[in-house]
Amino acid sequence: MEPAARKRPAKSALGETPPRRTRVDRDSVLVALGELVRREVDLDALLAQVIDTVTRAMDADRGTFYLVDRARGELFSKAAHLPELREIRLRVGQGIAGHVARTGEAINLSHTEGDPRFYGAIDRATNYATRSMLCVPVLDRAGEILGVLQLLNKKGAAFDDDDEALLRALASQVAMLVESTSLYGQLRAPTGGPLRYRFNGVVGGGARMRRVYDLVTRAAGTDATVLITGETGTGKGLIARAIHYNSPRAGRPFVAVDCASLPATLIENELFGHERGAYTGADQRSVGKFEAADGGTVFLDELGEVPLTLQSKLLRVLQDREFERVGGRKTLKVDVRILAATNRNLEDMVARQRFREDLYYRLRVLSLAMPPLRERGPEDLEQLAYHFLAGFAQRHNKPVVRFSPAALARLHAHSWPGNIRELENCIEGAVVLSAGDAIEVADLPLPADPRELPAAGRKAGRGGADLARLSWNEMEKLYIEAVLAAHDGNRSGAARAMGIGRATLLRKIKALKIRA
Ligand SMILES: Nc1ncnc2c1ncn2[C@@H]1O[C@H](COP(=O)(O)OP(=O)(O)OP(=O)(O)O)[C@@H](O)[C@H]1O
Repeated sequence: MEPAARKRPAKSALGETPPRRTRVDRDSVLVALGELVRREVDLDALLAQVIDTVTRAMDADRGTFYLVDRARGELFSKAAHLPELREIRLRVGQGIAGHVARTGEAINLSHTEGDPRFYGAIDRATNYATRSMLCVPVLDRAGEILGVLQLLNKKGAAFDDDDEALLRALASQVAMLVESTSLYGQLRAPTGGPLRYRFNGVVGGGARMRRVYDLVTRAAGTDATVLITGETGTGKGLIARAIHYNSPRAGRPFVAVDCASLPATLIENELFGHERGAYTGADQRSVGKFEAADGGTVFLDELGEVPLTLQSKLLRVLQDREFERVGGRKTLKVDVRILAATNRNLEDMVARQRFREDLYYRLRVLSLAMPPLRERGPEDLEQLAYHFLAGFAQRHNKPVVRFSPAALARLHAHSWPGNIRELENCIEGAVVLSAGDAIEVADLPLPADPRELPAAGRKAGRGGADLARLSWNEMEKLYIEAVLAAHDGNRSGAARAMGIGRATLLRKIKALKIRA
């Protein structure tokens, strides 16, 4: 059954076993998935990419991810590589995938022909010939069957044990992905309900962010222009994508234009396109972003940077969805939704006549203010820090899984002027430097700021690494002071964040003579 070519590689002349192909694939596929999860905010798009990556990496011809809909006792295809049917539905127990969904056991068939569990109707409906099949369950943390990953027709051979092990590893990645989204809750809800992703990829459940999610949900249902404000790195771009992917335009393009990165003339070109011969060197007609986004959403990032001359043209697009290409006479009309973001105070710019008042009012039909990281509370900070830690540890292949208490305290004490982007970069730097399973203070590439850790500033001089010169008691005192400060002096909250009881914290406060 197994062709000779699929035998394990022989030992090399040096007596070492050369690395097996699947081992290499396995790591690279896992890393690729980690990357995707970090980038994508739309669960459907993400799952489609994941299935594509997995199917190709495993040399299969087709791949499908089924979810189990408990309320109905059915499986339905959620994402597929080269799908022939928009959706496949099976009863739990029906066909190989249905069987896996019922038993939770993987099935690897070199020939589906003649297997009584095989359900031929789908092949007949799609005019496809399934030969080999590998099907593994996707289990959640509690060990419940969430779905099934299925690969068909391995190129040139049958699936082997290594393939099965890899697919199982991938299944647990997919499970984590689904579990981190609201889709999971809906799947588990007894009534089923519409399965729609909401805020996948946006981390943080604190009160400030809940208000943002609420606004995003309301904005997504409309075609209204939204102005997203907030300091740099607060997630304005991410939220713009969340609005688009939750809106009826989700299946159409999302086109982002960074107005700060281009000079005025080029932004105009970028947005509206140009006719052939519009200027020297314009030897081809080019289509602008507004045209490219027809039916979808245009996201104007850093809109505060757009010069006044261009602002009047944007106003026209906002009012009438009309414009001309650079060097063109023909008026074009597009159907786009417009989202804009800025870290400038536009009201102030209006007062100083740097920004058109009429454009400002058109833009802020709905406005959404992203909170700075330092105002999002300690839980959000930790959630984000751990989110980035997990992603970067996987990307850089590091065994690091946690922060030392002192490192966590240092994160809490920092004021994060660059917000989430600064945190993301900081954690990546720390992961790269880390040596064991924990990020230490010395790994954190944060500037020493005497105001942030007053005692450390005085005692340890400059740099996190110098903290190593402190005694254990001094270190513990610094840590407790920082966590208390991050919780505005709330002892119960601080104790919870430190993972100790309130009574223990009170005892330490007394023993270490902490002013609290
Ligand atoms: N809530 C969040 N959860 C996870 N990642 C986040 C979150 N918010 C922001 N990020 C990440 O932080 C980085 C900065 O986010 P983004 O680019 O959306 O910020 P921005 O406010 O648009 O920044 P700028 O104003 O500088 O363009 C991105 O890598 C983004 O993925």
